[in-house]
Amino acid sequence: MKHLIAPSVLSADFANLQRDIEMINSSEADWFHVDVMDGVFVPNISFGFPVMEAIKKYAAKPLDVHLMIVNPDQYIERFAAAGASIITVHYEACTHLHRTVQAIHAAGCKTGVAINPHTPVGLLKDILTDLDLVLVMSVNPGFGGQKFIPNTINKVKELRNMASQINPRLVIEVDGGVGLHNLTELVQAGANVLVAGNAVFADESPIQMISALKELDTTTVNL
Ligand SMILES: O=C(CO)[C@H](O)[C@H](O)COP(=O)(O)O
Repeated sequence: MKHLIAPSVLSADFANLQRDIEMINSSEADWFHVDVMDGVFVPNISFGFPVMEAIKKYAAKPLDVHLMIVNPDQYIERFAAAGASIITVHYEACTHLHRTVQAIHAAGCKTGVAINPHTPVGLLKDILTDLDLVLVMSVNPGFGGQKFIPNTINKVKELRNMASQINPRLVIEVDGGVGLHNLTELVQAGANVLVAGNAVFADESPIQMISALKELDTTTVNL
């Protein structure tokens, strides 16, 4: 499977949100990555339902919703109704993760679990068959434009290995500090979806940057 690119709306120009959404619609990007932050689970507040509904109104591609919030169970049905295709909750924010994942599934969305940089991949072993996607955070969640944590590569390899035994169709997404400099290594390690915020929106030509990220040759050459 060719890797997918999910530009992070967090880095868009909120005063020109419709323009930026239409830019992504017209690009080679695959999904919209929608970061919801509550100021409790992470030290930042992004946006909630009204903005999410506004994104949905113009977005012509799936909404990949990343909930960086405590008590996500309370809001799953509302995020599904607001147009989420994929709902990802944090391992660290869920006391009864299996129940939360079942609720996402029951709401008609693909199920995702995110792990922070300090959380070992092995903790997901017993939930892996219930998941469509694991999001490996490659920065500490809360802000765009941070530096990629290199140990993420080892975590993606370990997760891909574990998934090959338990859930070979698992989608692995990497989020934080992703760009042209590390995308190939991440895909070769086993990642399928790459979130890119700053790399896309801080570029002078976001559409061309998305094409460049999409078209990178990630095949391994065996000499
Ligand atoms: O989840 C996030 C922050 O918590 C963002 O999606 C992530 O940081 C992407 O932004 P960038 O590519 O600029 O690092």
